[in-house]
Amino acid sequence: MKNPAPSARRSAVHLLDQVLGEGRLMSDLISSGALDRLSPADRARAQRLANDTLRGIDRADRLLKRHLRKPPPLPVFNILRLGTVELCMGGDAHGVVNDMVAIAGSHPRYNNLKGLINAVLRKIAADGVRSWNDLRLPRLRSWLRDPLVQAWGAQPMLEMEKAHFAGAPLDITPKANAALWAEKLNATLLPTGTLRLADPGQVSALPGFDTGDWWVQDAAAALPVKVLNPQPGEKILDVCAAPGGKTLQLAAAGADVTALDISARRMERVQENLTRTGLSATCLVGDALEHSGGPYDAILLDAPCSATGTIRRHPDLPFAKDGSEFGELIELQSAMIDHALTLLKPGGRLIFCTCSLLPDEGECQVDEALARHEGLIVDRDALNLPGVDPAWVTPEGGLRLRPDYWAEKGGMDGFFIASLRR
Ligand SMILES: C[S@@+](CC[C@H](N)C(=O)[O-])C[C@H]1O[C@@H](n2cnc3c(N)ncnc32)[C@H](O)[C@@H]1O
Repeated sequence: MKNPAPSARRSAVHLLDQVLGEGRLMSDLISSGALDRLSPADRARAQRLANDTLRGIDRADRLLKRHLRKPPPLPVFNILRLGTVELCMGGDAHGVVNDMVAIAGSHPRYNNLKGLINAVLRKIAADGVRSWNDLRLPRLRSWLRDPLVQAWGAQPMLEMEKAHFAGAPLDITPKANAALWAEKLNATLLPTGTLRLADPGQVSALPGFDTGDWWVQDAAAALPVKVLNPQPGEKILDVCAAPGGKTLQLAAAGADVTALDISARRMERVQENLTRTGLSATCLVGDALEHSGGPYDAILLDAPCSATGTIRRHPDLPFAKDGSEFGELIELQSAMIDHALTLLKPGGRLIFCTCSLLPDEGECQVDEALARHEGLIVDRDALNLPGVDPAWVTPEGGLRLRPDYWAEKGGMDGFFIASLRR
């Protein structure tokens, strides 16, 4: 059979099949070309549909259960889930149901289930939509929820789940002139200097993208470089640099930046971003544990981690992962801290950060590094920044950020940041 033409909905279902069926991460699927046959606008729509479905899957499954005697095969279930979420978020019933039936109809193994899809989605359109908002707030899977409840408590967990379900606005770091770009983009200027757009549309079509006047970066992700406080001419190593949001901040401050990452493919993204923004850094591909350059005035270690702080933006993560690789990541983070400390000038500063909600990848790493390295200190003053709430500073002297912080402003990614000096 000839392959059916790609569409945003069809591609979104295909993304769901691979995330939920094969444990693939959406970012990996997209960077290996999953949406390349779509126009930029459809690419953005497919991604949005898949993300909305993953955020609402808990509710969709509860609604669908009322109309299904047993769970259908995964590709059919995903068609129903996407259709349900679209209907319940205000999608046009006629268009959604017809498209979902057509997607099943072109599936070689499941085209005999077109009637089921038609009947179930019509019932959802008729009476499911009203109950959507009364359904329980979607919860994280227990492999991740349990340790987070243990770390932060049951009520904060619910607040974080509320933030995950709400998704994330578009945050932008301007190269300079934040107030001017806030006006041009009709954005809110957040207290920490990030610009926030609630409903941006296609990012590459916004003013200032082509001219490289700003880059996309969550408000929390912009803080590690502010904590580092780069000075013009300082020799700074950005040790896990790709895709480069923090490299751009360091370079924009006039520092002499070396950006290093183990992935050649991801390092290409750093180079592309530098070119687009007209900034410069020395780009190296290599293992952070083997780097022997320096000594450096400062090092930014944005270590590989569970990325559990980014679930607002990446709702696929709890479905694609199961936590089994976290132990290895935690060991790698400690080894990276130890090696980075050998590359610093005396009195130099090491900013350790992870986009994780797990204390093992944040607070505990700092405690353990202090125990391993005599003379190492935590610089609390570095956290004294505009817009940073002193209540976010931890007993260890790090900065703990969570998705439920700034809830009224649209939240922020989960992060842990600490400034270490020796
Ligand atoms: C959290 S991401 C960095 C995000 C980046 N700092 C930014 O702001 O755009 C972690 C990065 O660490 C890189 N990485 C993983 N293991 C590494 C290693 N042993 N040496 C250097 N980089 C590594 C990954 O390729 C990934 O790009």
